[in-house]
Amino acid sequence: MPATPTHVPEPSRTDPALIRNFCIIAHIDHGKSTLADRMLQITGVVDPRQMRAQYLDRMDIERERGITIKSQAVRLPWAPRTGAGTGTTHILNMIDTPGHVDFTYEVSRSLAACEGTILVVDAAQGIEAQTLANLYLALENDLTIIPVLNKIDLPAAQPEKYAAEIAHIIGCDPESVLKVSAKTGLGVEELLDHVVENIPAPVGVKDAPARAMIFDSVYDTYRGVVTYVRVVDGQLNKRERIAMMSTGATHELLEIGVISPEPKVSEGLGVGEVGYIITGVKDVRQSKVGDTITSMVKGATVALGGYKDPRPMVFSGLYPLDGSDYPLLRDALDKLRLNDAALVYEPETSVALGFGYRCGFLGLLHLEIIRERLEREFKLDLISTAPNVVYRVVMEDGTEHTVTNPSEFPTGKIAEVHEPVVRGTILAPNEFVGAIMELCQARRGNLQGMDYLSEDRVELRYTLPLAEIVFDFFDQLKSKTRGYASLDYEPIGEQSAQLVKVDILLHGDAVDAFSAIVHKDKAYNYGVMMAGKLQKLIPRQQFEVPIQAAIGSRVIARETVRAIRKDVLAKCYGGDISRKRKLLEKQKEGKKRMKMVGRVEVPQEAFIAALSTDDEAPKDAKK
Ligand SMILES: Nc1nc2c(ncn2[C@@H]2O[C@H](COP(=O)(O)OP(=O)(O)OP(=O)(O)O)[C@@H](O)[C@H]2O)c(=O)[nH]1
Repeated sequence: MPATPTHVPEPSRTDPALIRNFCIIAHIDHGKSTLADRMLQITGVVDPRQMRAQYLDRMDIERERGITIKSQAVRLPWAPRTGAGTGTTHILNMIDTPGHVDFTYEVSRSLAACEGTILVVDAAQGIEAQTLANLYLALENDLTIIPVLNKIDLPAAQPEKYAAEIAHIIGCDPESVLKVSAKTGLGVEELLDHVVENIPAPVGVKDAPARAMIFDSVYDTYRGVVTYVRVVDGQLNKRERIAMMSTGATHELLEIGVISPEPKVSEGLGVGEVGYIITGVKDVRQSKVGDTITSMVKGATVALGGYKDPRPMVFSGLYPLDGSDYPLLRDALDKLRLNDAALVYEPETSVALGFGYRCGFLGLLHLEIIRERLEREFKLDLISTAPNVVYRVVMEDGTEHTVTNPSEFPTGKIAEVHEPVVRGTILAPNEFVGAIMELCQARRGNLQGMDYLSEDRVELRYTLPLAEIVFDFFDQLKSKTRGYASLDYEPIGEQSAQLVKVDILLHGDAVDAFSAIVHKDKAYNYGVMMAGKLQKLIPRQQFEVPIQAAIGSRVIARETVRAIRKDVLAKCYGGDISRKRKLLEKQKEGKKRMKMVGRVEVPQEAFIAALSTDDEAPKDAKK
């Protein structure tokens, strides 16, 4: 292992020619974080005794799930052992990026801060859907790409086969694909040499007014918002006043520095440097990812481009199981939002579920993570309604409605309903093509093209309605392909479709939590399924309860819960009054957890069971 370089220049005075900014992109689990760990160790910035796996993943949930959610940037000194820069300490700014589709937004920000990227591919699995998606993003950003096969220590590794696959896709020589093991460290030093040799140094104008791009913003309980920036031109200095170019808001720079891999305060940041700033703002929205920072005095006038606002794609209602937790839920969401510019929410009430919040997420994983954090970090028990996408409804009189919740679906004369569409890329072994096509067909997909990556692996491109994939598409895809298929999707716009709102009525009253916007051809199935589920779950009442599924006033399915008088005293013949009283008390307790829908009493468990997405028959919630 090389000795730690003796002299590491101060970030405000580093010669840009000695800086290399790069990121690591890969499909999920192909080993980015492990490779980052190895680089921290080999460059000597982490003491071997303090090394732990996934060093840069700081959130508990990241470490437990083994996934990266927030990007991280770390400064590594490296003196290459070969090539033109041999022996000179260079500064490598490495940005570890998340790999899941929901966080493509974070990846695109990180890419904009780099000149090059390491494209990591698992040598036992080959190229997967997100490898391609990330590669295309990197190509769009004109980045120099260093292809690397990882996990060559695995017995199942097939480096030759997959080197050919990579070479075919990016148009390089298979021999030039580096082969490493992030786990053992094999080949990682050569990779670092390669980074210095092949990734261009940043170019920027040293004497120009400062311009720095924000590529990440993180809320820290003790220090407020920590903003990660890449300086493009000029210099940011300690204690100067800076301005956010999108809003004009100004702040004092309280602290500036680099991460290596713990924060290190510096005098400032010069051209090409990557580091962090702290200004005392309390909310990541005041320090928006993609915004340009400049000096307040003699600042730049033209902002850096390439900024994409995160837009929620999936909405779902979150309700506390215990209604008295509602204020806790509000506080918890307020706290999470400080750190997550993509999370939106507003209060909502439901007949079935009480008070809750309608929340918008980037995708299903984002939803799951927020939900899990609310339950774990804030000890909340939650129920979430079926996720739905954003529809645009155009009425015959020309007015438009944006619908993020089936209950907002307008009732008048509707001319057209538009739904979001995505371009989906699916990679899988040949043998599953039939099964995948069948699934996509059933989800209203349109085949756009098909390519063979190698003789036994194929790439299928589909346009699909987002609503059809947010639910359980990925699970279905995995089960139909024995886990071999990978999926990536990106929004490409909207299409008009024959969508209707199906209401579920209990004794003539609609139950808001079960209304859904579905395609006309699937409305009947949805209606029958929900009415059937509820019929099993709703306890008998003293009168007959019809359960109907309806589109507007047209009933499309019906089930009936027969009448019964539930007399808890029926079995208590004569005698003991205290026993009777006990039974009546018990019945009263049970009623507290009942919700009234019109005249019908429904146990909350019934709603929860009916909202669960398992295909299996719902558990009987009758008491
Ligand atoms: N055998 C072997 N296993 C590896 C190697 N590199 C990574 N792994 C394992 O592969 C799994 C995934 O590695 P990560 O580094 O977490 O993958 P990642 O790409 O960062 O995943 P995300 O952060 O979720 O996108 C872990 O169990 C690692 O231990 C390697 O070179 N050899």
